[in-house]
Amino acid sequence: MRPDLCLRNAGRRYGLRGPWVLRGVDLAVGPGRLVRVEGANGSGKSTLLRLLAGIDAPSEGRITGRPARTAYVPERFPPALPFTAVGYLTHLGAVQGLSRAAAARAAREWLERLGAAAYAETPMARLSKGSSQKVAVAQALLAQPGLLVLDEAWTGLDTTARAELERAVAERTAAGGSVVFVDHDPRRLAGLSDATYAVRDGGVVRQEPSQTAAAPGPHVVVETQGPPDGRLPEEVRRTVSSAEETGPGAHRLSVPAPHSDVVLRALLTARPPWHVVSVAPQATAR
Ligand SMILES: Nc1ncnc2c1ncn2[C@@H]1O[C@H](COP(=O)(O)OP(=O)(O)OP(=O)(O)O)[C@@H](O)[C@H]1O
Repeated sequence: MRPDLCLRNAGRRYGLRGPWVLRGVDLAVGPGRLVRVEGANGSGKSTLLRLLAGIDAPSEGRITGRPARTAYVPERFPPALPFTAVGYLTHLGAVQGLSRAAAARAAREWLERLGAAAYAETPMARLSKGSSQKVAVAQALLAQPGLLVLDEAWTGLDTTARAELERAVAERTAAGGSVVFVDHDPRRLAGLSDATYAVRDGGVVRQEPSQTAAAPGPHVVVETQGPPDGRLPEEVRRTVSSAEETGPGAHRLSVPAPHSDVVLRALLTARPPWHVVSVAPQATAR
């Protein structure tokens, strides 16, 4: 099992005598963890994310345990690059260690998943803001990173791509990757984060879990049957809003709709596999 990603007594200031934006920050993010970062405008959220992603280095302190494959979606993505979308993604996939063929395949797959396949051959400079944001997201997901850092990555995406990115986050954590994100919408991935940290006055403070609010939005109900004394797979327990045991090994799960395929896959690939009895939209409004 890989070690936690750790910031130790880390600080960052811009310029030799600039004010400290962050100082004395200790933070650990374990494998498979989903971490939310919040804070007021200008508090230093992006600075913290850039340190975690390795885009920027701390002015003091240390960072250890960063996975070899780390991906980052910045708040602002440089769109005016001399590549087509698929050419750019293939190039980046190769830089991230994929063979050219695998990179090209992954590039097309992610453009398809995000609803941008029609723009694959469009030069990056001609993409709309929303489409170039999809390319920014795709570049981060190409090589199945062990650490995914998302700075307002949902901004500018359409509904389909937003849901797809939520799904990709759930897939990453289910596969043991760590995800750290900032999003202005408090409902983003609500109920799914393992920890929330607030950036305030140059420090980073862990927030207490707030009233264990269930994730908002549409849910599906999954009836599943496992071995009589079976324990639901870890990814399933982490992802569902609620799980009720309805008989020996039988469970009724309430699952946020964007994460239903992750839950179904986890059930079906568990050893021994769980039987999925039924899947239906949850009737009551949440
Ligand atoms: N490259 C830089 N050079 C100089 N100062 C910077 C740089 N990047 C950030 N800062 C300053 O550091 C402080 C924190 O900025 P940062 O972008 O990390 O905050 P933030 O919480 O992400 O803000 P927002 O919510 O507005 O995106 C701000 O005062 C900002 O002006």
